[in-house]
Amino acid sequence: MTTPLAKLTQIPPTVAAVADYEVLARERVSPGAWAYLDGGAADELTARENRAAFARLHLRTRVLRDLTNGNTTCELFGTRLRAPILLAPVAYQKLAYPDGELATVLGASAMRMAMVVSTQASVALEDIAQEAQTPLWFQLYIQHDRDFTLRLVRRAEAAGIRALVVSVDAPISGLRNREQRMGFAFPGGVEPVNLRGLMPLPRATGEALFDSPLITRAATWRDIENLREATKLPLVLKGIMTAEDAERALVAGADGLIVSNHGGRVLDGQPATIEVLSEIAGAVSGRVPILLDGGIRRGSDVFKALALGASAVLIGRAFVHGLAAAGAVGVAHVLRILHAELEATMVLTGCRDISAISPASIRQAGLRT
Ligand SMILES: Cc1cc2nc3c(=O)[nH]c(=O)nc-3n(C[C@H](O)[C@H](O)[C@H](O)COP(=O)(O)O)c2cc1C
Ligand SMILES: CCCCCCC(=O)C(=O)O
Repeated sequence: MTTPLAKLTQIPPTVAAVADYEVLARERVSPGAWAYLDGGAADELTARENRAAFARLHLRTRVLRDLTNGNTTCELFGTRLRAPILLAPVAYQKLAYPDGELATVLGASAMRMAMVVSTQASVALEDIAQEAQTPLWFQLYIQHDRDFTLRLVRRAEAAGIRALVVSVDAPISGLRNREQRMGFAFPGGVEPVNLRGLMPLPRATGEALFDSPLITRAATWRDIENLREATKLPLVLKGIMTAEDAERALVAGADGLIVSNHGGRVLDGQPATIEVLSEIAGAVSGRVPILLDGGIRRGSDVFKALALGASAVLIGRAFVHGLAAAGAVGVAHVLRILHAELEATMVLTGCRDISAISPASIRQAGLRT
């Protein structure tokens, strides 16, 4: 059946699920751009595992409950969200679609879903904020020039950003063999415009990575503590994968954590995010909200993450595929599909609202529940 949105916007009637956008997106971008947008580090084991781990989890249904007045809303850092689904920070979106982040923010606004703008966006933060009719967060990569970094934070505050997401898992780029094999280079016109004016890092003088300015000037916990002092924005650390780092993040003053392995794009060999979520949720014990990303392609994946302790999830490649295939409409449609699937999963498991989703909604392996 064709959905009303599809009728309005010429979405191919064959698009029924987020995975269908992956097929369309691949046809619409160059092979090099596809390697960047879709690829992972090294053998891409972690990127695949993020998805496979969701498939191994099974849902427990509860029937005949009264579900009237149910809803998917949630609250994060004082903002009520229509659903616990945000667009993850994704750099260089003009690679996927000519309008890049401007198309994405239109799609997110149409669905009233929050978007996290990357430090390495290909459109200026202020221009994205100008178009936004939905909550925006800003993802910060701490730069080797800490004064420049602080100016980015001030720009985010001035633009009305609601939370600062500091990505802590990528002091260096991942070794992305797919891109290397394609000889991928960014085309003209696709650049990190928010970093204009940043002096390049001094060149490494020796061979050893450990002695290079990339490492000697890399962020440490001290930077997180300094940021905590420098801004009143909620501070969310992205890239936490262990209970130890979750504890450390709370000591440094984090208001939230994102369990993320960067979609398997940085270090191949990390576990799936959904596999480590329970451990981290156990350590955090409700002190701050935990979000999760990595491998989410279905509303039932969103549900599984909420069941195991996440307050919300972020989607990366899923919306990039919609963007590449159909611009703002594709982004909106991906969000619509995921939202509808989440609602259906909630109804069929007997969960009237987000707070009703719990570990009991998931079948624990080996147990007869
Ligand atoms: C093309 C691309 C660019 C990305 N750029 C950033 C970025 O600039 N900053 C960041 O913190 N994460 C970045 N990420 C990682 C995402 O925020 C997110 O962690 C990941 O995509 C989640 O996995 P998924 O793609 O399976 O949903 C990027 C991911 C992709 C696919
Ligand atoms: C030093 C890391 C830069 C990565 C920038 C973009 C990004 O996060 C990605 O996954 O690609």
